[in-house]
Amino acid sequence: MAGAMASPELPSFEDLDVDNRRVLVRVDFNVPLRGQGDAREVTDDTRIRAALPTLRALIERDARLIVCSHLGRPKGKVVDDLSMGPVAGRLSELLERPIRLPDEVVGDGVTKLVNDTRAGEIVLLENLRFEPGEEANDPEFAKALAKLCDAYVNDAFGASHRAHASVVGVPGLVRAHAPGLLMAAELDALGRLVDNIARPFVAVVGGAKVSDKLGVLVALTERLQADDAIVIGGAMANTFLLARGSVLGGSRVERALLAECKRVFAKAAARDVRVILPVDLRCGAALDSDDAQVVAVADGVPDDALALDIGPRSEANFASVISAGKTVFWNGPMGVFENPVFAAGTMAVAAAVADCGGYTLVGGGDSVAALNASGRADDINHISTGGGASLEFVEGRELPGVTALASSN
Ligand SMILES: Nc1ncnc2c1ncn2[C@@H]1O[C@H](COP(=O)(O)OP(=O)(O)OP(=O)(O)O)[C@@H](O)[C@H]1O
Ligand SMILES: O=C(O)[C@H](O)COP(=O)(O)O
Repeated sequence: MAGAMASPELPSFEDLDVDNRRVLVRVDFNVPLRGQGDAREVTDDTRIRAALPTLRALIERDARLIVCSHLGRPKGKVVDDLSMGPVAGRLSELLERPIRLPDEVVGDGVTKLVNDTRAGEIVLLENLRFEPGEEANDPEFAKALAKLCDAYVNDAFGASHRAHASVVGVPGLVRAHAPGLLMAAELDALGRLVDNIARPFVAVVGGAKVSDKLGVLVALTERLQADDAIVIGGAMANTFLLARGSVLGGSRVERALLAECKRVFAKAAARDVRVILPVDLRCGAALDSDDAQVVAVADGVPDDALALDIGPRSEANFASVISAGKTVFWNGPMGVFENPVFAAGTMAVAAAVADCGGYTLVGGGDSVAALNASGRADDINHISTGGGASLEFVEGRELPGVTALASSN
């Protein structure tokens, strides 16, 4: 896309000296889970599989591996249901090796465990976001992580838009650092898309992280041209519909963002960019409702109901816009697809993206899980492990995690 940032020159993974050294690998294992307590399981392991080439290469090169990731948003506190236990289990199955999981992120026990780790052995740290210093990019927490290693590899493309301690703090402190193979592959694939964009460009956005992604959407709109389109579903659409004066009942909306939604409408109108919103919604009494009622947006959502998916007329409208796209980027499910009653809109969009003849890119933990569930993943040109990260990349923003690898080299 015109004006997009080029990726900076990065050090090489192959040149990094890892032989018998403690290598801290930041990955994005923020994967969808189901169940509670000991019954928790990973429902989509795409992000874990995507990091395997880097981990296997390091094992072959006799590195002593310390793997770390965030999982969900525990906000600096220990939340048992967000422990890395199920992730360690799945990683161990995939690598066919034992994984050691200490019960904390940093501390004396972790230091001892890491120092006792031999070449080819793997420690997975507890959820980085159990520590308040991670999201605050606290220098002391970054130092504690840096002390655990001799070299640092960032393979967490999906978290590279977060200026957090494990993403930007550690590479500033550990001289021997490099992007992992997944990070390099993502930057290459997305860079090529952004440099040679075929139009019309259709951005399909949904999901629940409205406040995170709305600013990016405003900026993205400024880069679009006449006949490009932004298609909006999921909880994201609720706030846009409210900004247009629709009645949303008990649906998830973010009133503080109404002005921002209006900016998207104004910028899009000024550039002849189409903003496509749902015209009908599937509603229920709760996220786990076992039946859905289709409501026309013009009639409004009843007070005791929540919009949990786009409706059938919206599916058809969205599919028709997507099918005309020469480049289609999709991030964020159209509804609460984890409940089969509210999965139809997301599945319809997955099929439309897969069937469109243009270049297709799908990103995001839940979006890729939904795409996998639809059985159409093989029909997509590039599946990115990054949701917010790929959206920011496509919008042309510099990703702090990538800049940190380049500048502190
Ligand atoms: N109408 C809705 N109301 C409530 N939740 C919704 C609605 N539509 C979608 N969701 C929820 O949004 C979540 C996914 O949104 P999210 O923005 O995290 O997407 P993602 O693909 O994982 O991207 P990222 O990788 O950036 O997190 C799903 O858990 C889904 O249930
Ligand atoms: O799922 C994602 O997009 C990444 O893991 C980042 O997660 P976050 O939005 O909670 O920072």
